[in-house]
Amino acid sequence: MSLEKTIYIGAFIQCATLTELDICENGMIGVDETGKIAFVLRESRGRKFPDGEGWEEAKIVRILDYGFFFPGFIDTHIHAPQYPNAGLFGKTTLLDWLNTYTFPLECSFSSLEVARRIYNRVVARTLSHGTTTACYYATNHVPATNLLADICQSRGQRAFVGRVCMDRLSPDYYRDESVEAAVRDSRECIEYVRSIDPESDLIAPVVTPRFAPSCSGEMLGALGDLLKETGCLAQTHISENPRECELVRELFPERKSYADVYDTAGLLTEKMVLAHAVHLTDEETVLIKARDAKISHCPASNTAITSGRAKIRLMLDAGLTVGLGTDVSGGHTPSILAQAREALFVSRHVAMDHGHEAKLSVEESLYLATRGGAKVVGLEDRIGGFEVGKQWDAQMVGLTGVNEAEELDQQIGPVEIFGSESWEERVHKWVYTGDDRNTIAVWVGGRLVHSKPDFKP
Ligand SMILES: O=c1[nH]c(=O)c2nc[nH]c2[nH]1
Ligand SMILES: [Zn+2]
Repeated sequence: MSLEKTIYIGAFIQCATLTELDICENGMIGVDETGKIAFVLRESRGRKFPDGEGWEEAKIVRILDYGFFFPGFIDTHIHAPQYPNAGLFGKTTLLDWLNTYTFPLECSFSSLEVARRIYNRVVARTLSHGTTTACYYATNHVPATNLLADICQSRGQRAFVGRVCMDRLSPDYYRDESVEAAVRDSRECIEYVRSIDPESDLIAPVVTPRFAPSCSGEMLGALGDLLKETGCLAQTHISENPRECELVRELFPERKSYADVYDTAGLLTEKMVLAHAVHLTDEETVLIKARDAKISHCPASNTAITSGRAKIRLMLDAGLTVGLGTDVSGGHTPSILAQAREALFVSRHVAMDHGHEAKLSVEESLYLATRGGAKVVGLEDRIGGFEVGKQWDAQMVGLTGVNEAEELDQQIGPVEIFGSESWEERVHKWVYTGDDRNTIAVWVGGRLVHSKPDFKP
């Protein structure tokens, strides 16, 4: 698809490193017809556009007042079919939560009509929160999984779409018939996704064993082979909940650890996204680092279903690659901004027990939400920041017009919560107090994929 050459003018902010923001107050970014960043000027006032390449006629999109452009968020772990259950978990923990809420809902995706309605909703909703890339678990239904890929493509969200595999410890009504059937169906989804996007420009498949308790050793081994054969990304869960870890020890007594179960199956590779990793041992951390497998930190989910507090500082110090995941609907919100906030709070709870160095900074949590996530899904050369040659996957963040209390307006005029801060302070306030009302517009690969009704591009 050819796009209109566009120049984005105003403040842009991105993560320079894990601990530092790069704040450019008056910049200019040119995005070409293919949706790639063609030039970045760090001072736009009084500067001309690059000559001779038609930039004089390019469309201009300006940031107004206190807003800024920020890289799109990357949700490294989200269950698309569980979206209607967001907020439903009561006092359950993982294993009873799965049986009570999750399996019955996922099973209903045998209906394409259910899938169409919910998958359209989840893609639109995550885009509206600034998620430009999502790594989705679907269900074990081939038509519905393929439909999710179609919907991501037509709505313009960058996505990995995985058909879920499980051949045990799931209800009879929602389980793969056999390892052969699971591999056949997974292959069908991989081929379908590759047929609609042969270069994986936007959509790619992801091999998806649900987690070790619901996969036999044969299933894990067969999916390890499929991973090797196809070169896809892979995703699963690891060490989320103490009872689950115990179950893995019971089910795989011959294995040294939970991570070793995946390693033996050929699944613990640089392509693997491991969600949660709350209860890893030191030996597992070393093994995961040696294999260069990646971690999706899902703080809201870990709190909601009482899984535990992941030690992100230790993981970062050990050199693991970490991104953020909403884990809807273990997590209650489709917002990665909310996960950045939750990650900060969880790290403070860890700090209360283990010392203040455990605390993450706002800069670190935003790094996990963008560049960290890009590395987790293997797209760090294409997304996560505003370098020349990267895709324009971006959000326009607005900081005015979000009133603290609408009902006060009539009496004392708008009550703005942003106004006189430094740029760093604005970013901090956005992370701690912001939500989708601040997400004015969202682009993926240069295409406008979401905007507020009054946004005039
Ligand atoms: O948070 C989670 N959500 C799930 O759907 C799931 N399945 C296995 N383990 C899981 N953890
Ligand atoms: Zn999950």
